[in-house]
Amino acid sequence: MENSHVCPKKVKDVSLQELRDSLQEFARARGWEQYHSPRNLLLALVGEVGELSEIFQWKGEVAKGLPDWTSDEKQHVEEELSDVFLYLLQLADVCGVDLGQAALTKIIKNAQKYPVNPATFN
Ligand SMILES: Nc1ccn([C@H]2C[C@H](O)[C@@H](COP(=O)(O)OP(=O)(O)OP(=O)(O)O)O2)c(=O)n1
Repeated sequence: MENSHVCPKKVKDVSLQELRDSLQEFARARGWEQYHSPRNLLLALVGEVGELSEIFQWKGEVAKGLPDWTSDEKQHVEEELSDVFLYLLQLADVCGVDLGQAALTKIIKNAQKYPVNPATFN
């Protein structure tokens, strides 16, 4: 049975696998798997990136942590970031990519490509 209406306030160490399972159950329960093709999910992802961008649009530079934003604005950011993340996770899934492993591998590759320059901190 689906339990997506249960919204715990704070869950420690949410795993990507848990999120993927919830997303699969969400789509399955609604018969929406047929719509979740790679192309559709990519377009949905880009749409949500646009919605996230709209929140920042015309605000000028914004301080880290968004200290001057209202709680409504912060909640909006939280929701749009989540939409982006959840569509990205689903897109990776239908592309057969394990996003956690792929991201870890990419971080290692990035570190090899951009070695630390000790002089930077002297
Ligand atoms: N076919 C769908 C439709 C929605 N969702 C999920 C993923 C997103 O987390 C969220 C997106 O829902 P909406 O399209 O309603 O977008 P918003 O929540 O941003 O609403 P709005 O565009 O009205 O601000 O729902 C999904 O997985 N598959």
